[in-house]
Amino acid sequence: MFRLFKYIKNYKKESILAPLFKFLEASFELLIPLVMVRIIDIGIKNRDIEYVKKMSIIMVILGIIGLLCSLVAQFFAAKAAVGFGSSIRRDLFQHIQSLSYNEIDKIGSSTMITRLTSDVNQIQTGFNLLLRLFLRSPCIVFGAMVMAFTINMKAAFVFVVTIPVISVFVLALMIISIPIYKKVQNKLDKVLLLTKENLAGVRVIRAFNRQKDESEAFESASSDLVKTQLMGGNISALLNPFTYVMINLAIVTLVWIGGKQVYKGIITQGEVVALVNYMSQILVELVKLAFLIIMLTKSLACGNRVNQLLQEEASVVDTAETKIIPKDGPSVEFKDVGFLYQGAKEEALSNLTFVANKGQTIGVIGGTGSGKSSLVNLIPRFYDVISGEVLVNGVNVKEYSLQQLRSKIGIVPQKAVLFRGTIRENMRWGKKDATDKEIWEALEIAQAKEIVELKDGGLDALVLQEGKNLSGGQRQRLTIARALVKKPEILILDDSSSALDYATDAKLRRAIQTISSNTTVFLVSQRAATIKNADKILVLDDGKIVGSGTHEQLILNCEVYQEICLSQLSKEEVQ
Ligand SMILES: Nc1ncnc2c1ncn2[C@@H]1O[C@H](COP(=O)(O)OP(=O)(O)OP(=O)(O)O)[C@@H](O)[C@H]1O
Repeated sequence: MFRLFKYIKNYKKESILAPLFKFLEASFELLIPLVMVRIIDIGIKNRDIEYVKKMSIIMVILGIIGLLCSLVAQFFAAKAAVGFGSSIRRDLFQHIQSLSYNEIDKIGSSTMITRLTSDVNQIQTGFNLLLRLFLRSPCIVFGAMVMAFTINMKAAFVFVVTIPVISVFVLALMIISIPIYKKVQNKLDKVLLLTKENLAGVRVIRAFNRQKDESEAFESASSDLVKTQLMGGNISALLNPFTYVMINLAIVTLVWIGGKQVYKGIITQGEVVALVNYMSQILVELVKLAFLIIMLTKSLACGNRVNQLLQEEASVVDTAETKIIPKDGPSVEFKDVGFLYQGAKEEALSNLTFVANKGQTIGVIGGTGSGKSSLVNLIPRFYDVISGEVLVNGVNVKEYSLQQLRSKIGIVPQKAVLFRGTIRENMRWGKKDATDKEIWEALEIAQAKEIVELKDGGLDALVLQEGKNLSGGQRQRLTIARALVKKPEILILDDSSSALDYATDAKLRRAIQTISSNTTVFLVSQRAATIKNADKILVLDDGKIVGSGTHEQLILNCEVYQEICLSQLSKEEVQ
Protein backbone atom coordinates (compact mmCIF):
# COMPACT_ATOMS: atom_id res chain seq x y z
CA MET A 1 0.00 0.00 0.00
CA PHE A 2 2.74 2.44 0.97
CA ARG A 3 4.22 2.06 -2.51
CA LEU A 4 1.19 3.99 -3.73
CA PHE A 5 2.42 7.07 -1.90
CA LYS A 6 4.77 7.78 -4.80
CA TYR A 7 1.66 9.06 -6.56
CA ILE A 8 1.53 11.99 -4.15
CA LYS A 9 4.65 13.53 -5.63
CA ASN A 10 2.73 15.70 -8.10
CA TYR A 11 0.48 16.95 -5.29
CA LYS A 12 3.12 17.61 -2.62
CA LYS A 13 2.10 21.23 -2.13
CA GLU A 14 -1.60 20.39 -1.67
CA SER A 15 -0.75 17.43 0.56
CA ILE A 16 1.20 19.71 2.90
CA LEU A 17 -1.15 22.70 2.79
CA ALA A 18 -4.35 20.73 3.50
CA PRO A 19 -3.26 19.32 6.89
CA LEU A 20 -1.53 22.60 7.72
CA PHE A 21 -4.76 24.57 7.33
CA LYS A 22 -6.59 21.90 9.32
CA PHE A 23 -3.96 22.33 12.01
CA LEU A 24 -4.61 26.09 12.02
CA GLU A 25 -8.36 25.42 12.26
CA ALA A 26 -7.72 23.14 15.24
CA SER A 27 -5.57 25.77 16.95
CA PHE A 28 -8.33 28.36 16.70
CA GLU A 29 -10.87 25.87 18.01
CA LEU A 30 -8.66 25.16 21.03
CA LEU A 31 -8.61 28.87 21.92
CA ILE A 32 -12.41 29.12 22.11
CA PRO A 33 -12.83 27.46 25.59
CA LEU A 34 -10.18 29.85 26.97
CA VAL A 35 -12.32 32.79 25.82
CA MET A 36 -15.31 31.08 27.48
CA VAL A 37 -13.42 30.92 30.80
CA ARG A 38 -13.00 34.69 30.65
CA ILE A 39 -16.64 35.30 29.72
CA ILE A 40 -17.82 33.23 32.72
CA ASP A 41 -15.16 34.09 35.31
CA ILE A 42 -14.80 37.79 34.49
CA GLY A 43 -17.73 38.97 32.38
CA ILE A 44 -20.65 37.07 33.98
CA LYS A 45 -19.13 37.05 37.49
CA ASN A 46 -18.75 40.85 37.45
CA ARG A 47 -21.93 41.39 35.39
CA ASP A 48 -19.77 43.23 32.85
CA ILE A 49 -21.98 43.10 29.73
CA GLU A 50 -19.47 45.07 27.62
CA TYR A 51 -16.74 42.56 28.43
CA VAL A 52 -19.07 39.65 27.59
CA LYS A 53 -19.93 41.31 24.24
CA LYS A 54 -16.25 41.95 23.43
CA MET A 55 -15.26 38.36 24.24
CA SER A 56 -18.24 36.98 22.31
CA ILE A 57 -17.11 38.92 19.20
CA ILE A 58 -13.59 37.48 19.65
CA MET A 59 -15.15 34.00 19.89
CA VAL A 60 -17.12 34.50 16.66
CA ILE A 61 -13.99 35.83 14.90
CA LEU A 62 -12.04 32.77 16.04
CA GLY A 63 -14.86 30.59 14.69
CA ILE A 64 -14.90 32.38 11.32
CA ILE A 65 -11.11 32.15 10.93
CA GLY A 66 -11.37 28.45 11.78
CA LEU A 67 -14.08 28.00 9.16
CA LEU A 68 -12.01 29.77 6.47
CA CYS A 69 -9.00 27.59 7.30
CA SER A 70 -11.24 24.54 7.04
CA LEU A 71 -12.56 25.58 3.59
CA VAL A 72 -9.04 26.17 2.27
CA ALA A 73 -7.98 22.79 3.68
CA GLN A 74 -10.96 21.05 2.04
CA PHE A 75 -10.00 22.56 -1.31
CA PHE A 76 -6.40 21.39 -1.14
CA ALA A 77 -7.35 17.97 0.23
CA ALA A 78 -9.89 17.40 -2.55
CA LYS A 79 -7.40 18.51 -5.23
CA ALA A 80 -4.66 16.25 -3.89
CA ALA A 81 -6.98 13.25 -3.40
CA VAL A 82 -8.57 13.49 -6.84
CA GLY A 83 -5.15 13.85 -8.45
CA PHE A 84 -3.74 10.99 -6.37
CA GLY A 85 -6.66 8.73 -7.31
CA SER A 86 -6.59 9.57 -11.00
CA SER A 87 -2.79 9.00 -11.20
CA ILE A 88 -3.22 5.55 -9.66
CA ARG A 89 -6.16 4.80 -11.96
CA ARG A 90 -4.19 5.90 -15.03
CA ASP A 91 -1.12 3.82 -14.13
CA LEU A 92 -3.22 0.82 -13.19
CA PHE A 93 -5.06 1.02 -16.51
CA GLN A 94 -1.77 1.27 -18.41
CA HIS A 95 -0.34 -1.60 -16.38
CA ILE A 96 -3.34 -3.80 -17.20
CA GLN A 97 -2.79 -2.98 -20.88
CA SER A 98 0.79 -4.21 -20.55
CA LEU A 99 -0.19 -7.55 -19.01
CA SER A 100 -0.17 -10.56 -21.26
CA TYR A 101 -2.99 -13.06 -21.76
CA ASN A 102 -1.53 -15.32 -19.06
CA GLU A 103 -2.02 -12.73 -16.31
CA ILE A 104 -5.39 -11.63 -17.67
CA ASP A 105 -6.56 -15.28 -17.65
CA LYS A 106 -5.20 -15.77 -14.12
CA ILE A 107 -6.50 -12.58 -12.50
CA GLY A 108 -9.82 -12.30 -14.33
CA SER A 109 -11.37 -9.18 -15.76
CA SER A 110 -14.06 -8.67 -13.08
CA THR A 111 -11.54 -8.21 -10.27
CA MET A 112 -9.58 -5.86 -12.52
CA ILE A 113 -12.70 -3.73 -12.96
CA THR A 114 -13.36 -3.63 -9.18
CA ARG A 115 -9.75 -2.68 -8.53
CA LEU A 116 -9.76 -0.01 -11.20
CA THR A 117 -13.04 1.54 -10.02
CA SER A 118 -14.29 0.81 -6.50
CA ASP A 119 -10.86 0.14 -4.96
CA VAL A 120 -9.27 3.26 -6.42
CA ASN A 121 -12.29 5.35 -5.31
CA GLN A 122 -11.93 4.00 -1.79
CA ILE A 123 -8.22 4.87 -1.76
CA GLN A 124 -9.06 8.36 -2.99
CA THR A 125 -11.68 8.89 -0.26
CA GLY A 126 -9.34 7.51 2.39
CA PHE A 127 -6.54 9.82 1.27
CA ASN A 128 -8.84 12.84 1.32
CA LEU A 129 -9.90 12.07 4.90
CA LEU A 130 -6.33 11.37 5.91
CA LEU A 131 -5.19 14.80 4.73
CA ARG A 132 -8.05 16.49 6.55
CA LEU A 133 -7.90 14.64 9.80
CA PHE A 134 -4.53 13.05 10.47
CA LEU A 135 -3.07 16.30 11.84
CA ARG A 136 -6.27 17.95 13.02
CA SER A 137 -7.71 15.18 15.15
CA PRO A 138 -4.56 14.22 17.12
CA CYS A 139 -3.79 17.93 17.46
CA ILE A 140 -7.20 18.62 19.02
CA VAL A 141 -7.01 15.51 21.23
CA PHE A 142 -3.53 16.25 22.58
CA GLY A 143 -3.96 20.01 22.44
CA ALA A 144 -7.13 19.76 24.53
CA MET A 145 -5.31 17.47 26.96
CA VAL A 146 -2.43 19.93 27.33
CA MET A 147 -4.90 22.80 27.79
CA ALA A 148 -6.68 20.77 30.45
CA PHE A 149 -3.37 20.32 32.32
CA THR A 150 -2.73 24.05 32.26
CA ILE A 151 -6.17 24.57 33.82
CA ASN A 152 -6.05 21.90 36.51
CA MET A 153 -3.66 18.95 37.00
CA LYS A 154 -5.98 16.75 39.01
CA ALA A 155 -8.97 17.07 36.70
CA ALA A 156 -6.75 16.60 33.67
CA PHE A 157 -5.90 13.06 34.79
CA VAL A 158 -9.37 12.06 33.62
CA PHE A 159 -8.10 12.86 30.09
CA VAL A 160 -4.95 10.76 30.62
CA VAL A 161 -7.04 7.67 31.43
CA THR A 162 -9.79 8.13 28.84
CA ILE A 163 -7.73 8.76 25.72
CA PRO A 164 -5.39 5.71 25.89
CA VAL A 165 -8.33 3.38 26.68
CA ILE A 166 -10.20 4.58 23.60
CA SER A 167 -7.01 4.46 21.48
CA VAL A 168 -6.34 0.82 22.38
CA PHE A 169 -9.96 -0.07 21.56
CA VAL A 170 -9.77 1.68 18.19
CA LEU A 171 -6.49 -0.09 17.36
CA ALA A 172 -7.97 -3.49 18.22
CA LEU A 173 -10.97 -2.84 15.98
CA MET A 174 -8.68 -1.81 13.17
CA ILE A 175 -6.67 -5.03 13.41
CA ILE A 176 -9.89 -7.08 13.31
CA SER A 177 -11.41 -5.06 10.47
CA ILE A 178 -8.60 -5.09 7.87
CA PRO A 179 -9.03 -8.75 6.81
CA ILE A 180 -12.83 -8.33 6.83
CA TYR A 181 -12.68 -5.40 4.41
CA LYS A 182 -10.32 -7.37 2.19
CA LYS A 183 -12.89 -10.17 2.13
CA VAL A 184 -15.63 -7.65 1.27
CA GLN A 185 -13.73 -6.52 -1.83
CA ASN A 186 -13.09 -10.12 -2.91
CA LYS A 187 -16.78 -10.92 -2.56
CA LEU A 188 -17.60 -7.78 -4.50
CA ASP A 189 -15.41 -9.20 -7.30
CA LYS A 190 -17.53 -12.33 -7.26
CA VAL A 191 -20.80 -10.41 -7.47
CA LEU A 192 -19.36 -8.36 -10.32
CA LEU A 193 -18.24 -11.49 -12.16
CA LEU A 194 -21.73 -12.95 -11.88
CA THR A 195 -23.32 -9.68 -12.99
CA LYS A 196 -20.98 -9.46 -15.97
CA GLU A 197 -21.57 -13.06 -17.00
CA ASN A 198 -25.31 -12.71 -16.60
CA LEU A 199 -25.58 -9.51 -18.57
CA ALA A 200 -23.36 -10.85 -21.34
CA GLY A 201 -25.27 -14.10 -21.52
CA VAL A 202 -28.76 -12.75 -20.92
CA ARG A 203 -30.12 -14.29 -24.13
CA VAL A 204 -28.68 -17.73 -23.40
CA ILE A 205 -30.08 -17.58 -19.86
CA ARG A 206 -33.57 -16.86 -21.19
CA ALA A 207 -33.28 -19.44 -23.96
CA PHE A 208 -32.48 -22.10 -21.37
CA ASN A 209 -35.03 -20.76 -18.91
CA ARG A 210 -32.31 -20.36 -16.31
CA GLN A 211 -33.50 -17.02 -14.91
CA LYS A 212 -34.50 -18.58 -11.58
CA ASP A 213 -31.23 -20.50 -11.14
CA GLU A 214 -29.16 -17.48 -12.10
CA SER A 215 -31.16 -15.23 -9.76
CA GLU A 216 -30.58 -17.71 -6.95
CA ALA A 217 -26.84 -17.85 -7.67
CA PHE A 218 -26.74 -14.05 -7.70
CA GLU A 219 -28.80 -13.85 -4.51
CA SER A 220 -26.43 -16.26 -2.80
CA ALA A 221 -23.28 -14.31 -3.83
CA SER A 222 -24.97 -11.06 -2.94
CA SER A 223 -26.12 -12.19 0.51
CA ASP A 224 -22.65 -13.59 1.16
CA LEU A 225 -21.30 -10.11 0.40
CA VAL A 226 -23.94 -8.49 2.60
CA LYS A 227 -23.07 -10.83 5.51
CA THR A 228 -19.41 -9.90 5.34
CA GLN A 229 -20.24 -6.22 4.96
CA LEU A 230 -22.53 -6.45 7.98
CA MET A 231 -19.80 -8.14 9.98
CA GLY A 232 -17.43 -5.29 9.12
CA GLY A 233 -20.21 -2.75 9.75
CA ASN A 234 -21.11 -4.27 13.14
CA ILE A 235 -17.52 -4.13 14.30
CA SER A 236 -17.18 -0.54 13.14
CA ALA A 237 -20.53 0.26 14.75
CA LEU A 238 -19.09 -0.64 18.16
CA LEU A 239 -16.71 2.25 17.83
CA ASN A 240 -19.11 5.17 18.20
CA PRO A 241 -21.15 3.92 21.21
CA PHE A 242 -17.96 2.92 22.99
CA THR A 243 -16.33 6.29 22.34
CA TYR A 244 -19.50 8.16 23.43
CA VAL A 245 -19.87 6.12 26.62
CA MET A 246 -16.23 6.57 27.56
CA ILE A 247 -16.24 10.32 26.91
CA ASN A 248 -19.54 10.90 28.69
CA LEU A 249 -18.27 8.94 31.68
CA ALA A 250 -15.20 11.15 31.57
CA ILE A 251 -17.39 14.28 31.43
CA VAL A 252 -19.40 13.09 34.46
CA THR A 253 -16.13 12.42 36.33
CA LEU A 254 -14.84 15.86 35.33
CA VAL A 255 -17.99 17.61 36.57
CA TRP A 256 -17.81 15.62 39.78
CA ILE A 257 -14.10 16.35 40.45
CA GLY A 258 -14.41 19.91 39.09
CA GLY A 259 -17.50 20.61 41.22
CA LYS A 260 -15.69 19.55 44.39
CA GLN A 261 -12.72 21.72 43.49
CA VAL A 262 -14.92 24.74 42.75
CA TYR A 263 -16.50 24.18 46.16
CA LYS A 264 -13.01 24.19 47.72
CA GLY A 265 -12.12 27.28 45.69
CA ILE A 266 -9.28 25.55 43.82
CA ILE A 267 -10.70 26.22 40.34
CA THR A 268 -13.36 28.51 38.96
CA GLN A 269 -16.71 27.64 37.36
CA GLY A 270 -15.44 28.95 34.02
CA GLU A 271 -12.50 26.55 34.17
CA VAL A 272 -14.85 23.57 34.76
CA VAL A 273 -16.91 24.63 31.73
CA ALA A 274 -13.68 24.89 29.70
CA LEU A 275 -12.62 21.40 30.83
CA VAL A 276 -16.02 19.96 29.83
CA ASN A 277 -15.70 21.82 26.54
CA TYR A 278 -12.29 20.33 25.87
CA MET A 279 -13.64 16.89 26.69
CA SER A 280 -16.51 17.41 24.23
CA GLN A 281 -14.06 18.55 21.56
CA ILE A 282 -12.08 15.39 22.20
CA LEU A 283 -15.29 13.35 21.88
CA VAL A 284 -16.12 14.81 18.48
CA GLU A 285 -12.54 14.42 17.33
CA LEU A 286 -12.24 10.82 18.52
CA VAL A 287 -15.45 9.94 16.68
CA LYS A 288 -13.98 11.53 13.55
CA LEU A 289 -10.70 9.74 14.18
CA ALA A 290 -12.54 6.46 14.57
CA PHE A 291 -14.33 7.11 11.26
CA LEU A 292 -10.99 7.98 9.69
CA ILE A 293 -9.55 4.73 10.97
CA ILE A 294 -12.44 2.70 9.54
CA MET A 295 -12.06 4.44 6.19
CA LEU A 296 -8.30 4.02 6.27
CA THR A 297 -8.72 0.35 7.09
CA LYS A 298 -10.92 -0.05 4.03
CA SER A 299 -8.53 2.03 1.93
CA LEU A 300 -5.59 -0.03 3.15
CA ALA A 301 -7.31 -3.25 2.08
CA CYS A 302 -8.14 -1.69 -1.30
CA GLY A 303 -4.64 -0.23 -1.60
CA ASN A 304 -3.12 -3.66 -1.09
CA ARG A 305 -5.34 -5.10 -3.80
CA VAL A 306 -4.42 -2.32 -6.24
CA ASN A 307 -0.75 -2.68 -5.36
CA GLN A 308 -0.92 -6.43 -5.87
CA LEU A 309 -2.20 -5.85 -9.39
CA LEU A 310 0.45 -3.20 -10.05
CA GLN A 311 3.13 -5.67 -8.92
CA GLU A 312 1.89 -8.34 -11.30
CA GLU A 313 4.55 -8.71 -13.95
CA ALA A 314 3.80 -9.39 -17.59
CA SER A 315 5.00 -12.85 -18.57
CA VAL A 316 5.44 -11.72 -22.17
CA VAL A 317 8.24 -9.23 -21.76
CA ASP A 318 8.86 -6.57 -24.35
CA THR A 319 12.65 -6.33 -24.17
CA ALA A 320 13.56 -5.31 -27.69
CA GLU A 321 14.10 -1.62 -28.13
CA THR A 322 15.68 -1.32 -31.54
CA LYS A 323 13.95 -2.17 -34.74
CA ILE A 324 14.90 -5.63 -35.99
CA ILE A 325 15.82 -6.05 -39.64
CA PRO A 326 14.00 -9.18 -40.81
CA LYS A 327 16.21 -11.93 -42.20
CA ASP A 328 15.62 -14.00 -45.27
CA GLY A 329 13.38 -16.75 -44.10
CA PRO A 330 9.87 -18.12 -44.18
CA SER A 331 7.05 -15.82 -43.19
CA VAL A 332 6.29 -17.95 -40.12
CA GLU A 333 8.18 -20.94 -38.79
CA PHE A 334 7.51 -23.12 -35.75
CA LYS A 335 10.51 -25.14 -34.55
CA ASP A 336 9.60 -27.93 -32.15
CA VAL A 337 7.26 -25.64 -30.20
CA GLY A 338 5.78 -26.63 -26.85
CA PHE A 339 3.26 -24.49 -24.98
CA LEU A 340 1.59 -24.76 -21.58
CA TYR A 341 -1.14 -22.52 -20.13
CA GLN A 342 -0.32 -21.16 -16.68
CA GLY A 343 -1.66 -23.55 -14.06
CA ALA A 344 -2.47 -26.28 -16.61
CA LYS A 345 -1.14 -29.80 -16.04
CA GLU A 346 -0.61 -30.78 -19.66
CA GLU A 347 0.88 -28.98 -22.61
CA ALA A 348 -1.73 -27.44 -24.92
CA LEU A 349 0.72 -27.74 -27.81
CA SER A 350 3.71 -30.06 -28.20
CA ASN A 351 6.44 -30.58 -30.78
CA LEU A 352 4.91 -28.30 -33.39
CA THR A 353 7.13 -27.88 -36.42
CA PHE A 354 6.03 -26.30 -39.69
CA VAL A 355 6.88 -23.59 -42.17
CA ALA A 356 4.54 -21.02 -43.75
CA ASN A 357 6.04 -19.22 -46.73
CA LYS A 358 5.27 -15.66 -47.75
CA GLY A 359 1.95 -15.43 -49.60
CA GLN A 360 0.81 -18.93 -48.64
CA THR A 361 -2.57 -19.70 -47.16
CA ILE A 362 -2.25 -22.07 -44.23
CA GLY A 363 -5.36 -23.89 -43.09
CA VAL A 364 -5.47 -25.03 -39.46
CA ILE A 365 -8.10 -27.64 -38.69
CA GLY A 366 -8.88 -29.93 -35.78
CA GLY A 367 -11.58 -30.79 -33.27
CA THR A 368 -12.61 -28.48 -30.45
CA GLY A 369 -9.84 -27.99 -27.94
CA SER A 370 -7.21 -29.44 -30.30
CA GLY A 371 -5.06 -26.29 -29.96
CA LYS A 372 -5.86 -24.26 -33.09
CA SER A 373 -6.31 -20.90 -31.33
CA SER A 374 -3.37 -21.61 -29.04
CA LEU A 375 -1.17 -22.13 -32.10
CA VAL A 376 -2.05 -18.85 -33.81
CA ASN A 377 -1.89 -16.92 -30.51
CA LEU A 378 1.82 -17.71 -30.34
CA ILE A 379 2.59 -15.78 -33.56
CA PRO A 380 1.76 -12.28 -32.19
CA ARG A 381 3.20 -13.37 -28.79
CA PHE A 382 -0.09 -13.25 -26.92
CA TYR A 383 1.59 -16.10 -25.05
CA ASP A 384 5.22 -17.25 -24.99
CA VAL A 385 6.32 -20.76 -25.88
CA ILE A 386 7.84 -22.91 -23.15
CA SER A 387 10.10 -24.79 -25.56
CA GLY A 388 11.20 -24.43 -29.15
CA GLU A 389 10.97 -21.27 -31.21
CA VAL A 390 8.46 -19.26 -33.23
CA LEU A 391 10.09 -17.26 -36.03
CA VAL A 392 8.62 -14.50 -38.16
CA ASN A 393 10.67 -13.60 -41.25
CA GLY A 394 13.50 -15.73 -39.90
CA VAL A 395 13.72 -13.90 -36.54
CA ASN A 396 12.56 -15.28 -33.19
CA VAL A 397 9.39 -13.40 -32.20
CA LYS A 398 10.97 -12.61 -28.81
CA GLU A 399 13.64 -10.51 -30.53
CA TYR A 400 11.13 -8.06 -31.99
CA SER A 401 9.55 -5.34 -29.93
CA LEU A 402 5.88 -6.20 -29.43
CA GLN A 403 4.98 -3.10 -31.39
CA GLN A 404 7.09 -4.10 -34.41
CA LEU A 405 5.93 -7.71 -34.30
CA ARG A 406 2.24 -6.93 -33.95
CA SER A 407 2.33 -4.24 -36.61
CA LYS A 408 3.06 -7.03 -39.12
CA ILE A 409 0.07 -9.09 -38.06
CA GLY A 410 -3.64 -8.64 -38.59
CA ILE A 411 -5.64 -10.88 -36.31
CA VAL A 412 -9.35 -11.60 -36.33
CA PRO A 413 -10.20 -13.36 -33.07
CA GLN A 414 -12.90 -15.98 -32.60
CA LYS A 415 -15.14 -13.51 -30.82
CA ALA A 416 -15.85 -10.55 -33.07
CA VAL A 417 -15.40 -7.46 -30.93
CA LEU A 418 -16.18 -3.98 -32.18
CA PHE A 419 -16.06 -0.78 -30.18
CA ARG A 420 -18.49 2.05 -29.69
CA GLY A 421 -17.93 4.68 -32.37
CA THR A 422 -18.43 5.06 -36.10
CA ILE A 423 -17.64 2.28 -38.55
CA ARG A 424 -14.78 4.43 -39.88
CA GLU A 425 -13.30 4.77 -36.38
CA ASN A 426 -13.47 1.01 -35.93
CA MET A 427 -11.84 0.41 -39.30
CA ARG A 428 -8.96 2.72 -38.43
CA TRP A 429 -7.86 0.69 -35.40
CA GLY A 430 -5.03 -0.91 -37.37
CA LYS A 431 -4.12 2.12 -39.46
CA LYS A 432 -4.90 5.50 -37.96
CA ASP A 433 -4.66 7.37 -41.25
CA ALA A 434 -6.46 4.86 -43.47
CA THR A 435 -8.31 6.66 -46.27
CA ASP A 436 -11.96 5.95 -47.10
CA LYS A 437 -10.74 4.26 -50.31
CA GLU A 438 -8.57 1.84 -48.30
CA ILE A 439 -11.45 1.16 -45.93
CA TRP A 440 -13.91 0.43 -48.76
CA GLU A 441 -11.36 -1.92 -50.37
CA ALA A 442 -11.02 -3.86 -47.13
CA LEU A 443 -14.79 -3.94 -46.68
CA GLU A 444 -15.18 -5.33 -50.17
CA ILE A 445 -12.73 -8.19 -49.57
CA ALA A 446 -14.38 -8.94 -46.22
CA GLN A 447 -17.80 -9.09 -47.92
CA ALA A 448 -18.91 -6.23 -45.67
CA LYS A 449 -19.34 -3.47 -48.26
CA GLU A 450 -23.06 -4.05 -48.53
CA ILE A 451 -23.53 -3.97 -44.75
CA VAL A 452 -22.01 -0.49 -44.57
CA GLU A 453 -23.79 0.78 -47.68
CA LEU A 454 -27.13 -0.19 -46.20
CA LYS A 455 -26.41 1.60 -42.92
CA ASP A 456 -27.62 5.16 -42.49
CA GLY A 457 -24.51 7.31 -42.72
CA GLY A 458 -22.30 4.67 -44.36
CA LEU A 459 -18.84 4.81 -42.78
CA ASP A 460 -20.21 7.37 -40.30
CA ALA A 461 -22.89 4.98 -39.05
CA LEU A 462 -22.64 4.38 -35.34
CA VAL A 463 -21.57 1.02 -33.92
CA LEU A 464 -23.09 0.54 -30.47
CA GLN A 465 -21.17 -0.85 -27.50
CA GLU A 466 -19.74 -4.27 -28.40
CA GLY A 467 -21.35 -3.95 -31.85
CA LYS A 468 -24.81 -4.73 -30.41
CA ASN A 469 -26.61 -3.19 -33.41
CA LEU A 470 -25.03 -5.70 -35.81
CA SER A 471 -25.63 -9.38 -36.35
CA GLY A 472 -22.95 -11.94 -35.45
CA GLY A 473 -22.06 -12.47 -39.12
CA GLN A 474 -21.97 -8.72 -39.82
CA ARG A 475 -19.68 -8.21 -36.83
CA GLN A 476 -17.38 -10.98 -38.08
CA ARG A 477 -17.12 -9.45 -41.56
CA LEU A 478 -16.41 -5.99 -40.12
CA THR A 479 -13.67 -7.37 -37.85
CA ILE A 480 -12.11 -9.08 -40.87
CA ALA A 481 -12.23 -5.78 -42.78
CA ARG A 482 -10.65 -4.02 -39.80
CA ALA A 483 -7.72 -6.45 -39.92
CA LEU A 484 -7.40 -6.03 -43.70
CA VAL A 485 -7.26 -2.22 -43.57
CA LYS A 486 -3.90 -2.65 -41.88
CA LYS A 487 -2.57 -4.54 -44.95
CA PRO A 488 -0.77 -6.99 -42.68
CA GLU A 489 2.11 -9.26 -43.70
CA ILE A 490 0.42 -12.06 -41.77
CA LEU A 491 -3.34 -12.33 -41.54
CA ILE A 492 -4.81 -14.65 -38.92
CA LEU A 493 -8.48 -15.54 -39.19
CA ASP A 494 -9.28 -17.56 -36.08
CA ASP A 495 -12.54 -19.29 -36.87
CA SER A 496 -13.79 -15.90 -37.92
CA SER A 497 -16.24 -17.04 -40.54
CA SER A 498 -18.15 -19.41 -38.26
CA ALA A 499 -21.22 -17.13 -38.29
CA LEU A 500 -21.23 -16.75 -42.07
CA ASP A 501 -23.42 -18.74 -44.42
CA TYR A 502 -21.59 -21.11 -46.80
CA ALA A 503 -21.99 -18.86 -49.84
CA THR A 504 -20.56 -15.77 -48.08
CA ASP A 505 -17.80 -17.88 -46.53
CA ALA A 506 -16.84 -19.14 -50.01
CA LYS A 507 -16.89 -15.59 -51.46
CA LEU A 508 -14.76 -14.39 -48.56
CA ARG A 509 -12.17 -17.11 -49.11
CA ARG A 510 -11.97 -16.34 -52.83
CA ALA A 511 -11.57 -12.63 -52.10
CA ILE A 512 -8.87 -13.26 -49.50
CA GLN A 513 -6.90 -15.23 -52.07
CA THR A 514 -6.79 -12.12 -54.24
CA ILE A 515 -5.05 -9.98 -51.62
CA SER A 516 -1.38 -9.23 -51.94
CA SER A 517 0.88 -12.16 -52.72
CA ASN A 518 3.04 -10.99 -49.81
CA THR A 519 0.37 -11.73 -47.21
CA THR A 520 0.53 -15.05 -45.43
CA VAL A 521 -2.92 -16.10 -44.32
CA PHE A 522 -3.71 -18.46 -41.43
CA LEU A 523 -7.23 -19.78 -41.78
CA VAL A 524 -8.33 -21.49 -38.57
CA SER A 525 -11.56 -23.42 -38.83
CA GLN A 526 -13.47 -26.50 -37.86
CA ARG A 527 -15.07 -26.48 -41.31
CA ALA A 528 -13.22 -28.57 -43.89
CA ALA A 529 -14.75 -26.49 -46.71
CA THR A 530 -13.13 -23.33 -45.36
CA ILE A 531 -9.57 -24.62 -45.43
CA LYS A 532 -9.81 -27.16 -48.26
CA ASN A 533 -8.13 -24.93 -50.86
CA ALA A 534 -5.31 -23.74 -48.60
CA ASP A 535 -1.73 -24.15 -49.85
CA LYS A 536 -0.94 -26.12 -46.74
CA ILE A 537 -3.25 -27.60 -44.14
CA LEU A 538 -2.13 -28.37 -40.59
CA VAL A 539 -4.27 -30.99 -38.88
CA LEU A 540 -4.22 -30.72 -35.11
CA ASP A 541 -5.23 -33.35 -32.63
CA ASP A 542 -4.70 -33.02 -28.90
CA GLY A 543 -2.12 -30.26 -29.34
CA LYS A 544 -0.03 -32.13 -31.91
CA ILE A 545 0.26 -31.84 -35.68
CA VAL A 546 -1.01 -35.16 -36.98
CA GLY A 547 -1.02 -34.18 -40.63
CA SER A 548 0.44 -31.51 -42.85
CA GLY A 549 0.03 -30.98 -46.60
CA THR A 550 -2.54 -30.13 -49.22
CA HIS A 551 -6.11 -31.40 -49.13
CA GLU A 552 -5.28 -33.99 -51.81
CA GLN A 553 -2.29 -35.30 -49.82
CA LEU A 554 -4.08 -35.35 -46.47
CA ILE A 555 -7.19 -37.06 -47.72
CA LEU A 556 -4.96 -39.95 -48.70
CA ASN A 557 -2.68 -40.17 -45.70
CA CYS A 558 -4.19 -38.44 -42.63
CA GLU A 559 -6.82 -40.39 -40.77
CA VAL A 560 -8.02 -37.47 -38.62
CA TYR A 561 -8.40 -35.27 -41.69
CA GLN A 562 -10.29 -37.99 -43.54
CA GLU A 563 -12.68 -38.32 -40.62
CA ILE A 564 -13.31 -34.57 -40.47
CA CYS A 565 -13.88 -34.31 -44.21
CA LEU A 566 -16.12 -37.34 -44.46
CA SER A 567 -18.28 -36.08 -41.58
CA GLN A 568 -18.78 -32.66 -43.22
CA LEU A 569 -18.47 -32.99 -47.01
CA SER A 570 -20.12 -35.07 -49.65
CA LYS A 571 -17.98 -37.67 -51.48
CA GLU A 572 -17.79 -35.32 -54.51
CA GLU A 573 -16.66 -32.40 -52.38
CA VAL A 574 -14.00 -34.55 -50.70
CA GLN A 575 -12.43 -35.44 -54.08
N1 LIG B 1 -6.76 -19.45 -21.34
C1 LIG B 1 -6.63 -20.76 -21.15
N2 LIG B 1 -6.20 -21.24 -19.97
C2 LIG B 1 -6.04 -22.57 -19.78
N3 LIG B 1 -6.30 -23.49 -20.72
C3 LIG B 1 -6.73 -23.07 -21.91
C4 LIG B 1 -6.94 -21.69 -22.20
N4 LIG B 1 -7.38 -21.57 -23.46
C5 LIG B 1 -7.46 -22.83 -23.96
N5 LIG B 1 -7.07 -23.72 -23.03
C6 LIG B 1 -6.98 -25.17 -23.22
O1 LIG B 1 -6.03 -25.45 -24.23
C7 LIG B 1 -6.48 -26.43 -25.12
C8 LIG B 1 -6.49 -25.90 -26.55
O2 LIG B 1 -7.44 -24.86 -26.61
P1 LIG B 1 -7.65 -23.99 -27.95
O3 LIG B 1 -8.54 -22.86 -27.61
O4 LIG B 1 -6.36 -23.68 -28.56
O5 LIG B 1 -8.44 -25.04 -28.87
P2 LIG B 1 -9.15 -24.83 -30.26
O6 LIG B 1 -8.70 -25.92 -31.12
O7 LIG B 1 -8.93 -23.45 -30.76
O8 LIG B 1 -10.64 -25.05 -29.85
P3 LIG B 1 -11.99 -24.44 -30.49
O9 LIG B 1 -12.08 -24.91 -31.91
O10 LIG B 1 -13.04 -25.02 -29.66
O11 LIG B 1 -11.88 -22.96 -30.38
C9 LIG B 1 -7.85 -26.86 -24.61
O12 LIG B 1 -7.69 -28.04 -23.87
C10 LIG B 1 -8.29 -25.74 -23.74
O13 LIG B 1 -9.07 -26.22 -22.67
